[in-house]
Amino acid sequence: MAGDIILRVEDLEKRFGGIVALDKVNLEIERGKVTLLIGPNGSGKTTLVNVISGFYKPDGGRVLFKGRDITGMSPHEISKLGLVRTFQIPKPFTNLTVLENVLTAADSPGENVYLAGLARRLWLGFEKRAAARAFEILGWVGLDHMWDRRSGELSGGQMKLLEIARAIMKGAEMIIMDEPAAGVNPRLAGSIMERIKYLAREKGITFLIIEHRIGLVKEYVDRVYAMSMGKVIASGKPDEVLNNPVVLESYLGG
Ligand SMILES: Nc1ncnc2c1ncn2[C@@H]1O[C@H](COP(=O)(O)OP(=O)(O)OP(=O)(O)O)[C@@H](O)[C@H]1O
Repeated sequence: MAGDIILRVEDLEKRFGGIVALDKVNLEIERGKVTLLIGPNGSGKTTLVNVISGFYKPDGGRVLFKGRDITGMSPHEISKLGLVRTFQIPKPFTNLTVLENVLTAADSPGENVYLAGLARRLWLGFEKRAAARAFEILGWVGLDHMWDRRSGELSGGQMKLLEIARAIMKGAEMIIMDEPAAGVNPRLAGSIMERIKYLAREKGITFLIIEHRIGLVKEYVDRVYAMSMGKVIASGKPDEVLNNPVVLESYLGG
C-alpha cells in the first residue's frame, strides 16, 4: 500500500481459553486516513483494538506504531506515544466549560494539581500556550463558539466532538473510536463523520473506527477492513469491501 503507514499489525494472535479471537491478523493503517473496521458480532474487532491499544497482551504477533514495536506496552505508554482510544480519557466534567475540559485532557507535568488550580492559573495566564492550543483544537472540531459553555449543555454529537478534541489535546496522532455514530441521529452522525474526515485530510490525524451503522459512515471512510471469526477476510475501498460476497456472507452466517 502506498503512503506513510502509521500502524502495522503483524500476525496478531489472541486466544481466550479455547476461543481463537484473533487468528494471525495483519493490517496496515495509513497516516491521515479514516479506516473503518467491520465484522459481525464476535468477529474479533474489540479484541483487536484492545490488543493494539495495550489493554490485552497478544499470544503472538506484533504491533508497530510509527515504526516502533509497541507490543505488550501499557495503554498509558501507548497513548503517550500518540495512539489514543477515546474511552481512555476520563469523561468530561459536566460542570466545567468546554475549554476547561479540553485543557484537563492534556498530559501536563502537574496533572493532579492541574485541575484544582485550573481556574486561577488560567486567570493568571500561566497556561496561555495550553489555552491557545485548546482553542485552536476546538476550532478544528467546530466547537470554538461553545468554549465557555458548560459541557453539560452539549448535545450528544457535540460531546463526541469534544472527546475527539480532548484526544488531540492529549497528543493523539491516531485516534481509535468505538461507534462514533452511536446514539446520535443520522444527520448528526453525518456531521461528526464529516468532521473526522476533515481532521484526517487537513490535520493529518489518523482514525480507526469501529461502527455497526455502516450505511451511515461508509461514504466518509477511506478504507475498510472486514473481520470474521478472528481473521481479516477483506480490505480495500469501502464499496469493494462492502459488496464483497465473502463479507456479505459473513454477516448472513452470523
Ligand atoms: N475477555 C474475554 N474473555 C473471553 N472471551 C472473550 C473475551 N473478549 C472477547 N472474547 C471472545 O472473543 C471473540 C471475539 O470477540 P470480540 O468482542 O472481539 O468481537 P467483536 O467483533 O468486537 O464483537 P461485537 O461486534 O459484538 O462487539 C468472541 O468469541 C468473544 O466471545
